Amino acid sequence: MKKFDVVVIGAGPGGYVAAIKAAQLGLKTACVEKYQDKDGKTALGGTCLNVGCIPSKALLDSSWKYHEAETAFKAHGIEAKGLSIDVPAMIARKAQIVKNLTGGIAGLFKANGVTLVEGHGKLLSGKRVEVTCGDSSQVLEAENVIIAAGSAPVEIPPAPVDQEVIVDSSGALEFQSVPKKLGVIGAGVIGLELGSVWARLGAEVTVIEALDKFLPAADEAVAKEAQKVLSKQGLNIRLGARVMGTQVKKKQVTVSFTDANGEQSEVFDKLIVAVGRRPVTADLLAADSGVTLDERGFIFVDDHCRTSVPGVYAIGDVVRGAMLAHKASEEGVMVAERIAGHKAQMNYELIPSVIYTHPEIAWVGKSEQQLKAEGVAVNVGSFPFAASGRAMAAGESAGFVKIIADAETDRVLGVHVIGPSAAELVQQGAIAMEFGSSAEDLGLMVFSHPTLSEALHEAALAVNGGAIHIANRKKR
Ligand SMILES: NC(=O)c1ccc[n+]([C@@H]2O[C@H](COP(=O)([O-])OP(=O)(O)OC[C@H]3O[C@@H](n4cnc5c(N)ncnc54)[C@H](O)[C@@H]3O)[C@@H](O)[C@H]2O)c1
Repeated sequence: MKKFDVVVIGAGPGGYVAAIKAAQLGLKTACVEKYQDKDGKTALGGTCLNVGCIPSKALLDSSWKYHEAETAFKAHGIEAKGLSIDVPAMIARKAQIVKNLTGGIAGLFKANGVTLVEGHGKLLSGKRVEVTCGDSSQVLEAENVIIAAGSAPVEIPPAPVDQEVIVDSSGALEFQSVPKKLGVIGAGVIGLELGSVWARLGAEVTVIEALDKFLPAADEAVAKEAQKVLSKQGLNIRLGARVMGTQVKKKQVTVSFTDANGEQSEVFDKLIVAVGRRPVTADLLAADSGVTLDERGFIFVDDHCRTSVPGVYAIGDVVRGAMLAHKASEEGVMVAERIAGHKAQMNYELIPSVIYTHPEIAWVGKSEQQLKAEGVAVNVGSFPFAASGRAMAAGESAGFVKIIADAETDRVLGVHVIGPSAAELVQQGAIAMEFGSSAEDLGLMVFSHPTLSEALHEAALAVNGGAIHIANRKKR
């Protein structure tokens, strides 16, 4: 039996990062992965690299370039005649990026001395991991096991995925032509990102969302602006809509749903089901493994990602918390460090959220509504990109930066951005918050001119009524 200090199950952004970190800390480490690409080769990187974050961003960027050429170049005095879209070329470019990155992880494993074990990993009792690959199987013995098995799309009975007409998030990255009419079930992160890709390429997109409220996790001001901007871009967002059933006929699908207007039905060429993800725990834990699940089917862990079995940890989408690659990676680092005897911790309060629509939507910390509900008195400063010279020059003046600070201490409690490069701007807020910055601290810093970041500076100044380039609502 092969023996390791650490065996990681899963090579997604949680697992591969944990494995690399553990190896760097001098631990003899193996990482088990079963995912195979279309050529039948083991591909590392999990959902994020193969069918999630990276391929979707490749298509978001390609579709944005087309959209800009079609709609925005003219304003810059550039004429683009005879524009056309080659969807298979876009998809092939995306596939190449995925291949480069997944291959890159295999290289990092080699460089760091991580042993890759190909096959399906299952936790047995006594910190042993059974790995099955085709007809053969072997058992690895480990001092520590890190489970990073990830998540899979939730399926709903009224819309069974066939990956032809009704697809999940993976299938939606493989269309070979632009659907004329595209339906999306779920106005969450995936629904909005993938809906945006195909809308920009010319699809007529309808998003069917069960909740009455748009983006309930976002700050209300941001959600309101997002709904306005995305609707203006052509996304037909139907809130409070319940999907009753679907019927596939001749490569089209009729979706019946009920909303405030009663029963409705619409015909689409493709339908994306994006109603959330669930932890992957099937055939992962032997009956006597000792690891328990919580009431929602996630592996039960504490704040240090320890399961109910000493020496067995679980991280990422398979445990509680946001299903985000960066959360999984940081949990992986924390666990590897704790195994190596360090006192690592993770700050779950400061995990940034990003939705890669255009404009991007991003936030870190709490929303104004959350803070109000908690009874925290706050001061709020906002700065619109319409007043930013750099945003105007780029033709990207939709949206704003909103900073929320504790009214008593001035400490920054939330940074919310909808606008150009929101994901990057929010990271500045996250850094400030991690260091316990006040709005005044941010206001005292020198920001380069002209940059989009100045909007963050001005929003921080606005918290205490000191913005320069907009009229301040409050007196000092
Ligand atoms: N940019 C990113 O960080 C990113 C990108 C993609 C996915 N993800 C993560 O992946 C996970 C899955 O994403 P997602 O968009 O599928 O989930 P989500 O939870 O973000 O959104 C799902 C939406 O579907 C709605 N819904 C559920 N059942 C429905 C039904 N029967 N009919 C109509 N609407 C219904 C929900 O109310 C919700 O608004 C999320 O946790 C997300 O954070 C993150």
